[in-house]
Amino acid sequence: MARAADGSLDRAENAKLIQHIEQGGISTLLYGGNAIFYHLTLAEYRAALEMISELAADSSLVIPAIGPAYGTMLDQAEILNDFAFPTAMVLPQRDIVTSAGFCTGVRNLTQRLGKPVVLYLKFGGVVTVEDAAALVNDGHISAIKYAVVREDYMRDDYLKALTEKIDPSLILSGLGDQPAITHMRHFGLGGFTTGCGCVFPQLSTDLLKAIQAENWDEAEAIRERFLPLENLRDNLGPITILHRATELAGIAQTGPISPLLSEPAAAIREQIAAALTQIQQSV
Ligand SMILES: N[C@@H](CC=O)C(=O)O
Repeated sequence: MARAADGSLDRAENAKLIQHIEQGGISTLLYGGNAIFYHLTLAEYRAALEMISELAADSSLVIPAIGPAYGTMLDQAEILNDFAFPTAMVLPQRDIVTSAGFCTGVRNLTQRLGKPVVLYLKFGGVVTVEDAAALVNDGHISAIKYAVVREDYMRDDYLKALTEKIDPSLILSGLGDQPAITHMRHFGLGGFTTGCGCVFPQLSTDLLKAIQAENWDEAEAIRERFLPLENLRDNLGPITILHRATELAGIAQTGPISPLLSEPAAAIREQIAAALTQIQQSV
């Protein structure tokens, strides 16, 4: 999400970013970690919801995040209820939660919202398979964003167990373009979310189409094109590198990065620019 030099949300620059993503064929806009929703004040939360609901195309599905702290969730739920978003995504938290307690929180939240939420599973086992399945079966979950990092995405017992208890089409690969092929091809997941799609939306759309058409060689070739930027994000911080890459690609002035994150050094910005050039030349 773009901010002006004074740190305020920048409507004009966010409009550019949204239009760029939508013109690349992406019709679901998820405002979570990459948008740095974690660190919004309550006043900013309302302003951000107003802004994204007004700027997104009518045909786009916009999903704002909520949380991760329970108190924050409840305060934000009151604001969210003034808007017509069909769902919200519960941001992940690994510490200070138990599986059963987290599920109680989700149940309380969906009761207040009167709608199901997207469950963002980022850490293996924090929510047990049984608890996740119970939330789904009881109608609290609209989708699951599955984003547990693995050395080898083919070997994932937690995901396998989830897909045995929950319709896999309800689960989306939530780690960008890299594990999307494996998650969709071998675990039957229903789609994928992408950070790099903010910069190269057409490439992500092409990847989704190639996977859906089972054109595996083409999908693999597209996945590899993302690597220069994804490798930087993996090594140096996915959110901050993406925030600056979006600006360096000329899409929108994304502005200062929110504390508690920080600006990549000048030498890193040069690497980001080089990665963008490499991807642009490969397309
Ligand atoms: N975390 C992933 C997917 C985002 O939705 C990424 O940043 O690519």
